Amino acid sequence: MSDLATSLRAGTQALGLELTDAQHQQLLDFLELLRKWNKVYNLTAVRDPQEMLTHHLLDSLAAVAPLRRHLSGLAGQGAGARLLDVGSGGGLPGVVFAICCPGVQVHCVDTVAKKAAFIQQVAATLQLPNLRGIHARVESLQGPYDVVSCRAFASLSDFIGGSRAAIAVDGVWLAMKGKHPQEEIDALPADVQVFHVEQLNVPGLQAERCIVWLRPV
Ligand SMILES: C[S@@+](CC[C@H](N)C(=O)[O-])C[C@H]1O[C@@H](n2cnc3c(N)ncnc32)[C@H](O)[C@@H]1O
Repeated sequence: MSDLATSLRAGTQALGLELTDAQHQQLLDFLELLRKWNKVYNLTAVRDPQEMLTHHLLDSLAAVAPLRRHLSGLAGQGAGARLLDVGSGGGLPGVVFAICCPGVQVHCVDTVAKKAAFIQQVAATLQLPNLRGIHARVESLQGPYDVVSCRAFASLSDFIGGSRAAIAVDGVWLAMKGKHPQEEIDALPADVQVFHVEQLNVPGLQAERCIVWLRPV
């Protein structure tokens, strides 16, 4: 097993994530595509594969168990649920969600055409029928999406404001953040409720991470 494969296995085990061998392989293949196409598509400033594994893959994988828990509370265990990943860039966390939650339809939206094209290429190469790249501004999307996620996108207010029209009435926002963003939470409009701020531990990353869960009210 390669060093990357070993590190990935150790990471998913530390996160307590149940993933098949095929899903582990898809995650490694995604990492390889990110590395290979990074120069062409300008997808991430992180270049070293081990660093990509920790900072991007494991960081995104840390949100999978919380997402699965949320989906399990939906009708039909969330089968057929629709998720929009806003400002997905190279597919983080959208591609990781599509690999780990094959029953969920994942749309990754980005304003940069080549980034959306990269997601389409990942969907074809990794044979992920539940993954789609959309070239658009999030503000132009209608939805309805059951979950709207983002990572390293914008302030909570801008994220919520931009994706308002896309979220289902009973949908939730899943915002991946670093430190508990109290100032951003304080700046939110009254028609949004933060119902949980969930701390995350990313294996191999000594940094604060959390998910801010929100819903329209
Ligand atoms: C800092 S990158 C984050 C990429 C990825 N989520 C990650 O964690 O690596 C932010 C992305 O948001 C995209 N973006 C900015 N404004 C947007 C908008 N209004 N609608 C959709 N995408 C947008 C940018 O093109 C960029 O790819």
